[in-house]
Amino acid sequence: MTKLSVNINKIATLRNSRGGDVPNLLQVAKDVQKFGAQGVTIHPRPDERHIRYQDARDLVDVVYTEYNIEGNPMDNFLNLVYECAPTQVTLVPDAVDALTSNAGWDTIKHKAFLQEVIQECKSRNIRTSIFVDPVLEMIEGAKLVGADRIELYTEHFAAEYTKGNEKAIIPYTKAAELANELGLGVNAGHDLSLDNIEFFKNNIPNLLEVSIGHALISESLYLGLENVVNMYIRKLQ
Ligand SMILES: CC(=O)[C@@H](O)[C@H](O)COP(=O)(O)O
Ligand SMILES: NCC(=O)COP(=O)(O)O
Repeated sequence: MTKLSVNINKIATLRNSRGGDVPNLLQVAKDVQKFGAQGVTIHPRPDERHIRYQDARDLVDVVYTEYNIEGNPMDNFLNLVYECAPTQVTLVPDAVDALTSNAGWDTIKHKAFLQEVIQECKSRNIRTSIFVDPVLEMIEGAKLVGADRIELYTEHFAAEYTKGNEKAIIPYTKAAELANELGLGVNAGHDLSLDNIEFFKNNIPNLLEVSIGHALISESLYLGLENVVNMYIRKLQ
């Protein structure tokens, strides 16, 4: 079984568009877990355009499944992670002004930095995952820096699958096989959807967790949040 972690960034985007508290982020976090999601993911960005740092703190008492905080390990972000002590931190190398995450780590170039951050997170019992493209050298690098898991950056797969190119899965399968051999857990995320999730899951050995936000919230506009969470869970069995 692969765990579904619902990324609630888009709920915060909607809330912030009117400056009030509708929809209520904490209520949505409670509800997705009640509907069956096995985790909640947030990705606070430096400009707090969706998730605010205070949201991350408020969620600590609300998330009773796996709490996953994603972001670029700059000082402010790391201090927030240490304060919240989530189940997992996913390190993502996105630029301050990035529209969304757009690349995985170069785990070789940033080896020393990643090693230091991961060691500190581990000493606080926070599981570490590194966002990577499906490139074998980067997976080996993730092992060398001491990460517990990798998160495969799935945007390219999703875009190609939409065009009918099923072969785009091959590097992801190979990356997951190598991660399994090295003893690294495998997560995945970015642009996963009801259309592509089953094919992705079926081709990735030992896929432990997917974090899904943009498509899941969009699909919920038509199908309802409870229904959509359950549709994903069925496809991830
Ligand atoms: C790390 C990742 O894959 C991203 O999908 C991210 O968590 C989404 O962030 P935004 O909601 O800011 O696009
Ligand atoms: N780590 C990926 C994530 O949390 C959600 O990405 P997306 O589904 O919003 O593209």
